[in-house]
Amino acid sequence: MLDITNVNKTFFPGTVNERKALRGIDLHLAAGEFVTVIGSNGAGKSTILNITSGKMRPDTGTVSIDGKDVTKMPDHRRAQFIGRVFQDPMAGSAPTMTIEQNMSMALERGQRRGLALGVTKAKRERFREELKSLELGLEDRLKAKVGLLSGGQRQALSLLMATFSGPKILLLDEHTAALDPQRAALVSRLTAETVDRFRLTTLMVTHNMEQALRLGTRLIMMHDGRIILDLNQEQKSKMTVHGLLQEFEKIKGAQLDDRTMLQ
Ligand SMILES: Nc1ncnc2c1ncn2[C@@H]1O[C@H](COP(=O)(O)OP(=O)(O)OP(=O)(O)O)[C@@H](O)[C@H]1O
Repeated sequence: MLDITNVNKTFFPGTVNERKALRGIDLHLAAGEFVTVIGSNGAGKSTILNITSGKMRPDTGTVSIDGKDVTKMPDHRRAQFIGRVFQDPMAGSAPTMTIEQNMSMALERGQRRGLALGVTKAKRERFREELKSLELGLEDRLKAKVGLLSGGQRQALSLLMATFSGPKILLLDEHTAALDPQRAALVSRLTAETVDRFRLTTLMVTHNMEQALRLGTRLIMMHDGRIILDLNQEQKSKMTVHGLLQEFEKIKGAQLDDRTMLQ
């Protein structure tokens, strides 16, 4: 369903600042697969999401969605198949606009018909129903400015709005990291429900290993631009946080040994 094939990405090539962000990444997700992505800082996790969404182009390799090569398709056109939620609760919604205006805009996303701020009665009913599923009481606050909501409420709203264009793929970039534990748990629960409800093929980056083990159907670990561990559902269900740390040390250690041998 989502096929990332032999993708390489280097920033500032040939300069002292050269950074190899992705090194020959092959990642294939079946429809409905929910992959959690963990790894060290600078491992390339966000770059994979950026290349999938079309925000960045790979230097080599391809991205295909449902068998269609989208490598050169710009992000605004890919937005019709891809929903994305960022770490910053402020990033996914416009604070000075109301909840219903934000939702209306999200509904038009990917359709290139310009901003549609007009909210019809039918739309408002739909928004109310959708908001009820969040169980945050937002269905009674359609005309409240989004800037007045808490971070958790905004992330829940962003998650809901990310599904409005009927995407096939959901990209989550540490979307619970800026929330307190209680709100992070709420948004985690809503994430699992949303992925199930819309059968979304999902990539979720997180620094929380416990969350990465609990959510999703598969787990990948990245380091230095490579996927160094890929666990299926069964392997993931038997894995622990301690086990993940041990795997990381083992693989990292092996890489360092390789390098030592080359010197
Ligand atoms: N737009 C950019 N310009 C230059 N370098 C970049 C850019 N985006 C990422 N990089 C570099 O590419 C490498 C991978 O970055 P990326 O953000 O994908 O890592 P990450 O695994 O998401 O890290 P973190 O967990 O710290 O967010 C890093 O060395 C980073 O500095």
